[in-house]
Amino acid sequence: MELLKETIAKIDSLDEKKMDEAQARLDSLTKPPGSLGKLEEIAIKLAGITEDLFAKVDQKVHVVMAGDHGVVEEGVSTVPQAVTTQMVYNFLNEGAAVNALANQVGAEVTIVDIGVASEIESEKLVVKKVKPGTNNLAKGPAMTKQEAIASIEAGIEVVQDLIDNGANLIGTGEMGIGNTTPSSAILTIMTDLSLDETVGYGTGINDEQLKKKKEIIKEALEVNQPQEDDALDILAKVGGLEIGGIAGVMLGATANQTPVMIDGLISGAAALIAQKLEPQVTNYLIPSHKSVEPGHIRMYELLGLEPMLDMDMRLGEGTGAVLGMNLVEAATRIINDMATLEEAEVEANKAG
Ligand SMILES: O=C(O)c1ccc[n+]([C@@H]2O[C@H](COP(=O)([O-])O)[C@@H](O)[C@H]2O)c1
Ligand SMILES: Cc1cc2nc[nH]c2cc1C
Repeated sequence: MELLKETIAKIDSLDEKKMDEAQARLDSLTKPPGSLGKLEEIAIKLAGITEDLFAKVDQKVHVVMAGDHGVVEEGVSTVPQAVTTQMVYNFLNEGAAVNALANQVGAEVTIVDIGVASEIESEKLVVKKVKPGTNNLAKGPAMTKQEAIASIEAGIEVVQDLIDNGANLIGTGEMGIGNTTPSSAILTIMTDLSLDETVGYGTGINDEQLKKKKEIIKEALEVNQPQEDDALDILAKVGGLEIGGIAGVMLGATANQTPVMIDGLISGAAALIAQKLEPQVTNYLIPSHKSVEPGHIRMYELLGLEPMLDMDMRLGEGTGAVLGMNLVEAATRIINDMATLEEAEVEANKAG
């Protein structure tokens, strides 16, 4: 608990002065004020986060947190639990969608085993296993409060190491068969939304399975009685070791004044947990895409953020987050590379 407390204590508000300076610089560039829309908003936000008007995102690192879910035994997913392990090997062999998209934007990929059910042997894997999968949340708590804290602290340690090695933009992603169930459960607990609004098809279940998935979440809430104002209680009761891990990455990045990308439904659920632990965290989060999952846009509303992209994606892994890194880099290029109106005038006068 100490590391979590220390991390939260380090979190500060954005640098408003630097944001005003960024606004003034953007308004002085060779374009009508505000004409680059959300790119300008990102540039201003980056200045506030990093306290640097000319922030760069030239060391992008994407973190994929992998974990398994006891609730899979209820038939809430299309594929068996073993697919989590298979995909971890695929990430390590650079064959997954997130590897392809991360390569395109020049991001390194770090794979973390925070709770995969099997033992995976690889020098490339960061092993922070809290336990080999959560318990079935429909039958009782997914994990203990200590395990929930350990998952968050593992995420804090992972991101601290990356930032100490120079990372200046962090992506968040995950792999965990069954993990849309805890993610939708977290959103349901934190809102008055109906299960029709919070629960979706995940990997592609049919209508009958969707009905079952909603019943399982309803059962989980009745059995566990999570305290809606207590993020650690919510995380422990309905779980997601990778959700805790990502929340830790978000808190740790925030404490280090480093921007961090949100991905889809699961990363969104982690952001809600992090926000409940420390509301300032949302200032450091950069939205990416809107997932097909119905609950995702509701999460953005709770976070006070708007997705930049709507690509009909629902893969996870952080594919939306790495895609969004392209736009963050674009924002830094605007503020770093464009000429001011004054500079352009001088050049024009010289020429003729
Ligand atoms: O990111 C999303 O919005 C998203 C939406 C649907 C599915 N996923 C991915 O699919 C897996 C979870 O789906 P499910 O049906 O097993 O709960 C998990 O590995 C996620 O990465 C991810
Ligand atoms: C193949 C496959 C890849 C994934 N990546 C994230 N979730 C996934 C689920 C499946 C089934």
